[in-house]
Amino acid sequence: MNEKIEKIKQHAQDLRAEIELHNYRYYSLDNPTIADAEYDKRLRELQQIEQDYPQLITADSPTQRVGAAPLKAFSQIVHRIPMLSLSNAFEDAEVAAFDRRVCEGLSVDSVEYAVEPKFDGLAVSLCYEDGVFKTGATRGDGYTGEDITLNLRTIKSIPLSLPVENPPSLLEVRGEVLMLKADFLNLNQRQLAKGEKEFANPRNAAAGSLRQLDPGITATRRLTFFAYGVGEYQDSHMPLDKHSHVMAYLTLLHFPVAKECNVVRGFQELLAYYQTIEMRRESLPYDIDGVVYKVNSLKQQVQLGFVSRAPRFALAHKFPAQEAVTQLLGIDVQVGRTGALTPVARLKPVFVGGVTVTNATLHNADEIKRKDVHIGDTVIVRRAGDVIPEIVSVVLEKRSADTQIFTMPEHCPVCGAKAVQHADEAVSRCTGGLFCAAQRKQAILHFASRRAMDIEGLGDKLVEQVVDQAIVRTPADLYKLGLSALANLERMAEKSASNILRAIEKSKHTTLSRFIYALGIRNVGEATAKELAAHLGSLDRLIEAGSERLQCIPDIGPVVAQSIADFFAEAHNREVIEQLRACGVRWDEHEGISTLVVGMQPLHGKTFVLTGALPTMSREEAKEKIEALGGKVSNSVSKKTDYVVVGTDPGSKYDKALSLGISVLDETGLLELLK
Ligand SMILES: NC(=O)c1ccc[n+]([C@@H]2O[C@H](COP(=O)([O-])OP(=O)(O)OC[C@H]3O[C@@H](n4cnc5c(N)ncnc54)[C@H](O)[C@@H]3O)[C@@H](O)[C@H]2O)c1
Ligand SMILES: [Zn+2]
Repeated sequence: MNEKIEKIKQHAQDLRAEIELHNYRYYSLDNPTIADAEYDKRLRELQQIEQDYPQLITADSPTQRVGAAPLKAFSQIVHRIPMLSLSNAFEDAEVAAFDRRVCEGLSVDSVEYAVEPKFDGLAVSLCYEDGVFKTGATRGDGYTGEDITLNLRTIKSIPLSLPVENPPSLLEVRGEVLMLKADFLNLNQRQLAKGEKEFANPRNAAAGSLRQLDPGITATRRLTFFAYGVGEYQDSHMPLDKHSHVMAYLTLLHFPVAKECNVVRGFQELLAYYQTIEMRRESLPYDIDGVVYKVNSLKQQVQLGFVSRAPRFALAHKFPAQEAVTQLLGIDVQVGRTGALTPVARLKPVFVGGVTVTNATLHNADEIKRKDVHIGDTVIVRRAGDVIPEIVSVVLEKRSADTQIFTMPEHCPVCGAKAVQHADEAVSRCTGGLFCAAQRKQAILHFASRRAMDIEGLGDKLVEQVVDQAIVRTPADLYKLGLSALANLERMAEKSASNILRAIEKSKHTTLSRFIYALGIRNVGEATAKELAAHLGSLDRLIEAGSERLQCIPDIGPVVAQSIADFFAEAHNREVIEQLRACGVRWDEHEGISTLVVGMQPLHGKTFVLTGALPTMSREEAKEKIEALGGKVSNSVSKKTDYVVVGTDPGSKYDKALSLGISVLDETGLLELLK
């Protein structure tokens, strides 16, 4: 043998050893350490070598058998008809070649196929004797499986007896045990709550739950079964012509069969089925990793027979791999519209799920810690459907000594403001809300919104344009806008531009609480802004207050107090506020209410109802004034109402007030009370 063959032989041996190790981890331990696609690549490489050099095939090669030997801990069950694997294809051309081989093998022009989803669970065999479920087993190495009868009995969708009068004397049903996506999410939530290990995917969860020595544990996990074929049988009712008829018969016996099963003819229809299922993949309640094509005629199946580890009459057409292994080159930090800092993995480009992936989300610092991700690590990347790719796990065995631990930056990478992580969330946030470029659009939209500065006409599209063209960088720039700059924008006529300028001008006169709310401080909503305005009375007192003083105000807890303090600690935020004041934004300030005398607020505990139009004040203004002094404004009159304020054209509330004998005020009376 020449040197080259020697080398190839050695390589094949190495591949075999590696594949066997992964088989053991995957099938016996339910704990794979490489992505399926990586595994498939190695197996295919070995198959290619053995095809090119048949003299190198060994009897014990993983290409010659399926799965892994059953675990000794279980009793064993011998499959009288072996449970084989399926040949697989990824490319359309491979499917065409399969169809061609089948037609040639049968000497026909076209073939009818039964087509089915390929469940991503684990294969089991269920034996019924005289209609009663007797034994159930895993596939094992295809010849001998593990006896998991008691575990299978806990699965509700597996009939324990067959619902027919003359049950077959022997029937071996084959199918897949899996965990529905929803049940998988539930299980992982429970595992997390108990502080136990989460499962990587529904397949691992199903395998780990089913192959338990204690069936009591299996019973607590929700598993589901789908039938896809029959092994041994002695049964006069069994249809003997087509696979699709066998499936219909199994449905009659109350075995779950996938609704997506169908019958098609020829190569083109196989591809069409593949595409339909691929499109519906995300919305199916269970995970699948492809579709299976089976020659429908049972007679033709027998004619075609088997190769070493798979039938010639069937093919698994797999979806592009959703997981791949690559290297984590670095971690960048991106800032979202709301200031959230998100670590993003920069990856060595890798082909996964049908596209080349170069980035994956890492969510937040806790997640990085939990997954123990270091920069430089070899990682498994997953991309399912249209979801953002994510890092599933680290291949720890491949970690080299020079990997680096990542730490979240203390400053926003976009604007340099301090980044803080509050106790109530996992993410860090930039505190430069008013000037951070990443948050500009969001900040300006919020500033202009109805309950904030109420600038009519300044919507999404417009903000998008003025920010993208750098006409507006901070809310203060809104007040510097000129007619020509606005009128030059897309879809903007001179008339609407001047309307907007008028709305901007009008917004200058506002209230303190609206202005505080408009700043977009994290955790400061409308109610909190009112509270702050009422108690502090001036913006400068708010800026200087500090976290401790703020916490003396009712309803202001440590988290809110801290985000307010963080916001004003940022000099750039204060600068923008100064510019706003310089542009003429103003409000009435007052002495505020000393928090120590809250109980002595003049209107504390008093409830008001407003009805009819007041001569000089809007209802909103009246409400703000009453609330500023500790009063409450309610919508309906009851015995608990203290005052009903009546304007012109009052409604039924006025009558009700009279009938309940509640004090009635007009605007002058109210102003008197507010003095
Ligand atoms: N990551 C790892 O370390 C590792 C190790 C071993 C195997 N694997 C993965 O396991 C798979 C290979 O396993 P395999 O040999 O069981 O082949 P397979 O899963 O590709 O195909 C055969 C199996 O398909 C299942 N199946 C689902 N729907 C079916 C249907 N409608 N009709 C018939 N069968 C259906 C059956 O359980 C059957 O045993 C590959 O995806 C491989 O990547 C991964
Ligand atoms: Zn920032």
